[in-house]
Amino acid sequence: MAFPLIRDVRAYVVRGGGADYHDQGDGHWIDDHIATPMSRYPEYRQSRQSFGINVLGTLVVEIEAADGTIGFAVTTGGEPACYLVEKHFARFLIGRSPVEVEKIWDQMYFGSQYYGRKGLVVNAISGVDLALWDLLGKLRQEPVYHLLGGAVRDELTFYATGARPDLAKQMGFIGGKMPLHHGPAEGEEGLRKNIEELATMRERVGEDFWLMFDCWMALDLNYATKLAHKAHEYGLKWIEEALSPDDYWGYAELKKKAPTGMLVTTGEHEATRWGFRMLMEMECCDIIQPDVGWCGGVTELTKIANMADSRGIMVIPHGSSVYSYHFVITRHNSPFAEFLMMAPKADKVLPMFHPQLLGEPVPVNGKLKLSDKPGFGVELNREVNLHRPYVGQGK
Ligand SMILES: C[C@H](O)[C@H](O)[C@@H](O)[C@@H](O)C(=O)O
Ligand SMILES: [Mg+2]
Repeated sequence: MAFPLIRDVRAYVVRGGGADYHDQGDGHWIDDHIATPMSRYPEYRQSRQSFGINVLGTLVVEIEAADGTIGFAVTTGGEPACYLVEKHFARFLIGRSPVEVEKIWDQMYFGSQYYGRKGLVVNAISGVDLALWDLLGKLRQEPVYHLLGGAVRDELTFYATGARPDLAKQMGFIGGKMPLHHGPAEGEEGLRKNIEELATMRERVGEDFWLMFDCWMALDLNYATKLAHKAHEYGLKWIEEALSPDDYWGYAELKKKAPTGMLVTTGEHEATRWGFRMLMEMECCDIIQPDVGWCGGVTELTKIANMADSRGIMVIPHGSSVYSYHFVITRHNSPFAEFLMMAPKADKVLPMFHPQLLGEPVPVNGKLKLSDKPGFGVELNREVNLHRPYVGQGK
């Protein structure tokens, strides 16, 4: 089957809403005194926006084939990622067949390796890769999960990330992951407050509901070990991203020191097969949590997940809405998915990538059946302010 060649690649930046790394209004739970690596500076402790978590904005990539079919994807990276896509990566796509997913990924990664390998550059590569899969699905008139091997179960099951696991339980989720509010700089008092929050939640949700702590890279090994042991008493299911993503040695220690039965999870800020290989070979964690919009896209996530599968490590991708769902539904070692509660008070289910996506599916009663719509099954909302700062044509 011959496919129309790629004739254009466009990269836009959008401000506000989903995918824009927590560019939310005042008082949103996701920006309210969350422990971060910057919490050691009192002036950056109350809000993540104060140190610039939302500085980049959303990246939207569109890839257009010669017959006018457009694939698109949304991730983080904003204007700097637009530059990379338009001025560097577009040259590896224009005039090429959209079926060359593997070769295009390889050329984007190795063509930028001298300045890339992780972070923003791989966010941009991920955006292009996801847009390419969306285009392929639209050209073939099939959902991406068909192209990835087909569903291994009828529906997705979700846990919720947010400040109110008690409400998440009422909404039908299987567990609730709470943000940790106090880091090591807030001393014993902060540690006590963290444990009190967990104890209160445990009381509200009862014994069997999963409770987890998301530590967003804020801790050191000593604090994380203490927290894990104190939290064990309240049945904490997992301790997530306790340390810096570069501290593989710390994670390996934490995994050894964590109480029996408590899982150590990490990976949302890790990238590529090489980064995840390190996490796995160094026995850093029990669950890896790649974000498909940050780790290299679905092409790379497949490689990461195959490695994890052979080692019996679960892959529970971080957030990222439909881009994760189409992957999770195809994998036995991804038995459930994350849903990030974007309502300011975490009291209702809202689409994660609002307002950029139209038709974004959300869980009902903690479950979701994926539709058979082509690509990732969503449309780009053209009413949002799509700003195209660079027009590169791959040159
Ligand atoms: C709530 C957390 O601090 C992060 O904002 C969230 O993106 C994350 O780490 C997660 O696992 O969902
Ligand atoms: Mg996390």
